[in-house]
Amino acid sequence: MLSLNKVSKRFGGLPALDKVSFSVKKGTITALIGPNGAGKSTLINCITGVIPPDDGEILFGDRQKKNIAGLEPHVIARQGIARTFQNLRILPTMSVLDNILCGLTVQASSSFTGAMLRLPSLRSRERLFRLRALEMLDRFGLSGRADWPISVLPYGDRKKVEMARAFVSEPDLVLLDEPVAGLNQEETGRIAVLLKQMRQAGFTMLLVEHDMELVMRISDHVVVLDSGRCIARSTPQEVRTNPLVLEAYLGTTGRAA
Ligand SMILES: Nc1ncnc2c1ncn2[C@@H]1O[C@H](COP(=O)(O)OP(=O)(O)OP(=O)(O)O)[C@@H](O)[C@H]1O
Repeated sequence: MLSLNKVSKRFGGLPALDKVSFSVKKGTITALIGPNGAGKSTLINCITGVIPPDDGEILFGDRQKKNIAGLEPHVIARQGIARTFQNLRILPTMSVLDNILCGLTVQASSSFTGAMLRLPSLRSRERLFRLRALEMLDRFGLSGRADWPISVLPYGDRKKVEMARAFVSEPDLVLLDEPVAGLNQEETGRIAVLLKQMRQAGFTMLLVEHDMELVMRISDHVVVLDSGRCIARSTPQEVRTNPLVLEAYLGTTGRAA
């Protein structure tokens, strides 16, 4: 679904990403981990078009892959990549349902919404958009709160609204930026179950996360960045015992143990 080929980015001459290559397979959860400053946010920003990479290819697509490196964020979003943000970007004065409906209009040319937009009448389009948004709220356990303004929701529910908004247009790839940051163990457990359900439903996800328990619990593959370099791409089990990864996180392998 997504293949990065030697993606590089420098800031003021210093490499933030140094020839990063890895792939994300359709229908899987890939976690992108690494210590602070490793380059995770820079990489997500390159994939979503917030900043252009200096070099390398970002190939995206199901059957036919296209190099999206350097395209504008709205163009990349329309190719079928949705994202959530570390600092929530939902609209606090609007209702839960209206926030989800935003996800359908922003991603207007993903395959699902593209089909919807071809419907002949505006009313049938609106009805189906609403139905789709309510279905997604139901999946996220928020259907009873559809009309609530965001401002009265607890933080955990706000995170879920942002996730539901990313998934509602059925994008080909969802990038989740620290989905459980700030949540307690119980809320984190609920998000883990939800994300596994979304994978079961066929979604492909790339997850940036510091919570190792969540990463180990739900990921199919783990990609590890350290100082802008990709030092491991493997299963959660293998990454856990990889000496290079232990060294990146703990200092030096033997001495840190
Ligand atoms: N806009 C920028 N200008 C200059 N340097 C930057 C910029 N953005 C990131 N960097 C530098 O690039 C490197 C990678 O930063 P990045 O934020 O991508 O790491 P990260 O893995 O997301 O870290 P964290 O886990 O703390 O969010 C760091 O050295 C950072 O200081």
